[in-house]
Amino acid sequence: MTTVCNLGFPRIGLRRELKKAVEAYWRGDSTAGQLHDQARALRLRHWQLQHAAGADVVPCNDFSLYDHVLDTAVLFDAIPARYRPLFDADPLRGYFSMARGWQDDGLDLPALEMTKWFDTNYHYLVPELERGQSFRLRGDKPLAEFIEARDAGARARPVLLGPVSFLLLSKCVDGSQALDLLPALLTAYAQLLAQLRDAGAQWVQLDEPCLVLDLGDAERRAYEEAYHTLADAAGPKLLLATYFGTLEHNLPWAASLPAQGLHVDLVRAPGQLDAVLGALREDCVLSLGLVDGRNIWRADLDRAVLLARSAADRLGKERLQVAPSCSMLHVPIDASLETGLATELRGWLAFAKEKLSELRVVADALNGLASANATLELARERLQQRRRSRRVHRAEVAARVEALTPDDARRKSPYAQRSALQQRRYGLPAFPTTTIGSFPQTPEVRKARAAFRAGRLDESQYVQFLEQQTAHCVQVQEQIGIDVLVHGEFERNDMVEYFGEQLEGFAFTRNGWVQSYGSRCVKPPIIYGDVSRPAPMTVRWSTYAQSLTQRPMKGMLTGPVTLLQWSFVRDDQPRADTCRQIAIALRDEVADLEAAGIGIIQVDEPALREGLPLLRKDWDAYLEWAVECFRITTSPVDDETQIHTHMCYSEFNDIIEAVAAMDADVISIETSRSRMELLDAFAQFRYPNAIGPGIYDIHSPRIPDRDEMGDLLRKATSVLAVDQIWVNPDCGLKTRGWAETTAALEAMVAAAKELRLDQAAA
Ligand SMILES: Nc1nc2c(c(=O)[nH]1)N[C@@H](CNc1ccc(C(=O)N[C@@H](CCC(=O)N[C@@H](CCC(=O)N[C@@H](CCC(=O)O)C(=O)O)C(=O)O)C(=O)O)cc1)CN2
Ligand code: MET
Ligand SMILES: [Zn+2]
Repeated sequence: MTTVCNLGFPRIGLRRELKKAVEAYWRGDSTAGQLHDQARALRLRHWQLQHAAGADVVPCNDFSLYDHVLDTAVLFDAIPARYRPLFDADPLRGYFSMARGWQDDGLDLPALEMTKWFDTNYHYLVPELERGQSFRLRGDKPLAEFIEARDAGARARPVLLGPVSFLLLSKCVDGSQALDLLPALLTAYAQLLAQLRDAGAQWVQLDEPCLVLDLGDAERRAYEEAYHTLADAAGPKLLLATYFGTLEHNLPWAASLPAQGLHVDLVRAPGQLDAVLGALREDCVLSLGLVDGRNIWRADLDRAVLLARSAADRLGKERLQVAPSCSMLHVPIDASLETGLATELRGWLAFAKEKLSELRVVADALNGLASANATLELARERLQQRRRSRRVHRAEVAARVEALTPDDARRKSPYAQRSALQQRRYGLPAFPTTTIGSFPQTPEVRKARAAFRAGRLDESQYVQFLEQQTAHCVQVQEQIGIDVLVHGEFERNDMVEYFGEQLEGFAFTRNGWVQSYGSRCVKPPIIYGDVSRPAPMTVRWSTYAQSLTQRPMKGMLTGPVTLLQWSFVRDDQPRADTCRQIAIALRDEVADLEAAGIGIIQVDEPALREGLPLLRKDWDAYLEWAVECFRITTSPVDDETQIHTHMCYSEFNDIIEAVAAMDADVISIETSRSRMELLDAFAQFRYPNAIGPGIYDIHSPRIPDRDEMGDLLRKATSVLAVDQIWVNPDCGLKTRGWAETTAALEAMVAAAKELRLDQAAA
């Protein structure tokens, strides 16, 4: 019998129950005991839901109060010394302080660095390791959650981040090599596996997504050492889970690692199946990732059954499991509740619950159950309907893409000429200050929007409320003395969803929440068809804000690559084609902003780096169209119009040429948590245009002071030319409160002024 085994379930909850529980605890409105009770209730509900939807085996320990990589670090006691006193006083406080920083009781601890989980919009905390690091088991989270599931009658398989991926995703603060720590770490893993076995776990899923990356000899040796050691540990059977790409380039060795099971992603990389079957160890179980754990479209079930049958022919049904391509952390829970969507469109969607039902059908078909046929037939019809739908294809959009010329992706003059004209127009001081766009999205703002949506506030009341917020924001910025202002983005629920709501070809959901980091969630819009812009989207708010001040008001758009990357994208045409359509829609918006007198326009591309393919050989092709799309959006303007862009969490070293090719007049980047490390790339490459290295970490409630930010700026002057440098936070301020925001921005402006004085004196 082939079984349906899930790899991971969204933990935030259908209505973001976990977010609300965690935030209530942070605010002091609930106790640790209450938080743990709420978390337990959510886990139970999710196990029941998964079994009811058709899963034979459900994952456990896929749950986390903040992040599963942080959980792994804490589990193996990889806790940097600075947090230890907090852990000793209260483990939960210690845990959250690693995630969010801690400022109290005379302590002032920055949080761990946060970065993108592979090419997803999920962020994990980067464990900090050091030479000679010791590991030991701390707490019993995986064991406790397994016992909890077992006692609740769930058939659960514990999930752990595998030891090699854990080390490769960590950073060594002293320049030592993380993989040197493998033997010590394996001892702790082996101990944990023994405990799980004693508790009755038959299988453990070890996630090793790094196995799909370009790997060198050292990594390969680490994998071999790790899995030989763990195989000898006499623990439960090991399912080695790979996902987000193909194993082909790491074959045959990757498929012959001594585990009793291997999971492969056949959505991203269906072509690997033959090679994997050829390299698989005898008796090794194969888990087939057949439905997309990263996107929301119903699967082509005929194709899935065909793939599964071809594997069954070689291995036999007993040696097969069917699964999503990866953990379903990246998709929402229940599409059937999205009654606000057109019925036809809703019929095309599968969220986590529906994906498990799809897998049930595939397994049933494979196991010869006749009942599967009717469901397969229904799936076939829906797919055909989607392929032919008039909702999807629009000739006028295709015609505009066709008509693009190379000139459409080029500014009129080179940067040097433009920047002189822009400087003449605006006369900004050295170290000009600005912010990244959003200001605090307070509960008041969110409540007003919720009231508007529910009809309790009419449009004119809502608009009036937003105008007040915007006016207040402009006034605060003037008082603080910021040079280039923003309107604050109060009208936006999210930088992607807001545009998705206004563009044709996009749909948006009511409860399609996906965890982004910690308690923060997003509702990615769904791009189902050809994209166009029926009307201006931001001009009203930018011109209103500009009318309130003499200082320049920066227009604010989300860029084409980011809209693409942070949406659920249609899977029936290349991503590049969809991206060009979005770029054209935004280009019209840029032209309208300029025509309305907005002379500085920021086009955010925080997701440009994250969209980079995982294998180097695919980078150039991606970067070419991604950069081209940014340029299509930003190139209709005159030389005097200053184009800004913004990126956060990006490793720039390897893509700096592409970043330069975007040719934005000013780029702001996230640098504060990494203490300006990122600037090295810009310095080495002699990046020509202006740069605002973030000097205020906005992901933490901690308030940096003037000297700290001044130091970071001085560090920047040691690698960049003074007239290149802008002064700004790491990212938008939407997650912060007003008090911290004003205090930090005042200190930021003070730091800039101090540097101006230093400069004048030098
Ligand atoms: N799409 C996307 N990806 C991204 C980012 C981003 O900004 N957007 N930034 C980075 C990650 N950073 C992030 C930072 C903040 C949030 C964030 O604050 N998310 C909000 C939701 C934003 C939103 O959609 N808000 C809606 C709904 C707000 C809400 O909760 N409303 C209440 C009602 C109001 C109330 O009573 O408080 C409800 O529905 O229950 C709105 O403002 O309208 C949250 O977790 O809460 C997300 C990601 C990288 N990836
Ligand atoms: C994740 S990048 C955010 C950019 C956006 N303009 C903001 O300030 O929120
Ligand atoms: Zn940002």
